[in-house]
Amino acid sequence: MQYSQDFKTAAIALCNAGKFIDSKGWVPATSGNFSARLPDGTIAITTSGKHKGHLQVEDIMLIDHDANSLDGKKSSAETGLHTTLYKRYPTIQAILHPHSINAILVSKIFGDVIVLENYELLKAMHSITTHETRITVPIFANDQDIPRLAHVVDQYLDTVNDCYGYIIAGHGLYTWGESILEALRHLEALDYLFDCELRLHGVRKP
Ligand SMILES: CSCCC(=O)C(=O)COP(=O)(O)O
Ligand SMILES: [Zn+2]
Repeated sequence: MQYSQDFKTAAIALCNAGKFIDSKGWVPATSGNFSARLPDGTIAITTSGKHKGHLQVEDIMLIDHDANSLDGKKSSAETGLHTTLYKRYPTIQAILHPHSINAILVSKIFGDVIVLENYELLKAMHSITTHETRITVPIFANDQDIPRLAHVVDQYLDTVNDCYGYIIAGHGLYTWGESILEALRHLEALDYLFDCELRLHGVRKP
């Protein structure tokens, strides 16, 4: 398979994102998956079962927008969650899925959503310009049936305007952005804000 320069650039950026995310402890064992949409609409995505902190360019593969492998490699078990988001949001170019402890804890103590409001760091989210903002991060039940889970997420997203990420209960966070860097910014900000809420609710020492 002859990969394009766009693919190679995205693959290196995803490997570097993995190193950073792993340095935060957000992708233990072989958890998590990452992707980036290329200018031609194909998607660079992590192959299944690799440690996402130790990714090599060979661990990134190419799929089409319907999740078909274009290079014979086996994509993430959760590829359908990525392709569903790319179809919904034409402007997003990257999706990150870590298994961060704070996302897991949030799903254990909050109900169907966690609401984040009046935090300066909300301005790290795309197009938010003031702390006087309220964002809702939905929490979905985990499901081993990824097409069914993707459908549940998609139905929810039909009902809201702005969404920056969602939590799968006991599993992890999905967040996205208009670039890998923006998705990383969203991930770091959401994790920080989850941490604030967990401390407020006595889960962590302030
Ligand atoms: C060992 S974690 C279980 C699978 C998972 O939730 C995940 O994020 C990693 O799966 P992948 O197929 O993308 O490696
Ligand atoms: Zn996962």
